[in-house]
Amino acid sequence: MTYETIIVETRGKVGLITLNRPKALNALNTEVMREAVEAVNGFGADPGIGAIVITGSEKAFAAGADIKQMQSIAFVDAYTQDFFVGWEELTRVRKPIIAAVAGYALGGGCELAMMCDFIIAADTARFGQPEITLGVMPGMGGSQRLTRFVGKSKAMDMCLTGRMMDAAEAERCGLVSRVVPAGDLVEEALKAAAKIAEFSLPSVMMTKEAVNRAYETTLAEGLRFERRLFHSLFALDDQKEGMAAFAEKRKPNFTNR
Ligand SMILES: CC(C)=CC(=O)SCCNC(=O)CCNC(=O)[C@H](O)C(C)(C)COP(=O)(O)OP(=O)(O)OC[C@H]1O[C@@H](n2cnc3c(N)ncnc32)[C@H](O)[C@@H]1OP(=O)(O)O
Repeated sequence: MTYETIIVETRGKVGLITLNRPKALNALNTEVMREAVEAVNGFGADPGIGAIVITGSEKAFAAGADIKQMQSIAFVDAYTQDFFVGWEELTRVRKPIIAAVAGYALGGGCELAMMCDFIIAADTARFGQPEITLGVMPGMGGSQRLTRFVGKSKAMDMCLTGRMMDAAEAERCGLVSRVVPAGDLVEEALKAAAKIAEFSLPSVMMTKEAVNRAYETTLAEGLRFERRLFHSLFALDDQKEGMAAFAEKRKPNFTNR
């Protein structure tokens, strides 16, 4: 498969997608959306892949939705075509996706990173929701996901002032899981993804599903949901193998069954 706006590679059991519109700071146009969704779905369906990393360039993960493409869109088209809805497909992929963010992650770029399961940031990363400066507002999930990540006060601050936060602030407020030196970013993200990909795929997928459920339901329902998934893992060979390997002091050989 050849792509115009992204580079798609595999590294062992990890699928790596690199946004590749350097001249436009990886601005997210409809082509990037179509290709990224196709690539992520491809990795989602590939039994040889256990986790996915999405990254950008040193200067920009993505500087937002493509303003030049968006500027002439009419309300009726935005509304009837449900502009941006296509990105939601990413969140339906059941394997873990890590965003590896260096440089700018603004507007749709920040929102794309937040659609992933967690964010590893370079010390150069800068996050922001500057849509307000363009006379609009977040439209790819920023007002909802950022609020869940960082709480109301900081989300209001970011969305209403359009200011950027650096990597240290993003780590402090829980937007990113860790910050690494810029030169190590992709290797660190690939290492994390490779670790996940070594585990039993069904237990990885159920873990992702359970954590995500915490955002959508009550604590009591979420706890019940977690326990049922946990019980179901005892039906797998991998549970027997994982626990036997611990008792026998050896590495487990998971078969994803
Ligand atoms: C509306 C919704 C729902 C979502 C959105 O995401 S709106 C977009 C939000 N993002 C922004 O507002 C950021 C826009 N970009 C910038 O403010 C700056 O580019 C910067 C601060 C990120 C970097 O500034 P710098 O001076 O280093 O670089 P530029 O010369 O400004 O940019 C280089 C090159 O990239 C083009 N570019 C940058 N961002 C976008 C974008 N979001 N859409 C389209 N094109 C973008 C920029 O125009 C320039 O290209 P040209 O040299 O051809 O003009």
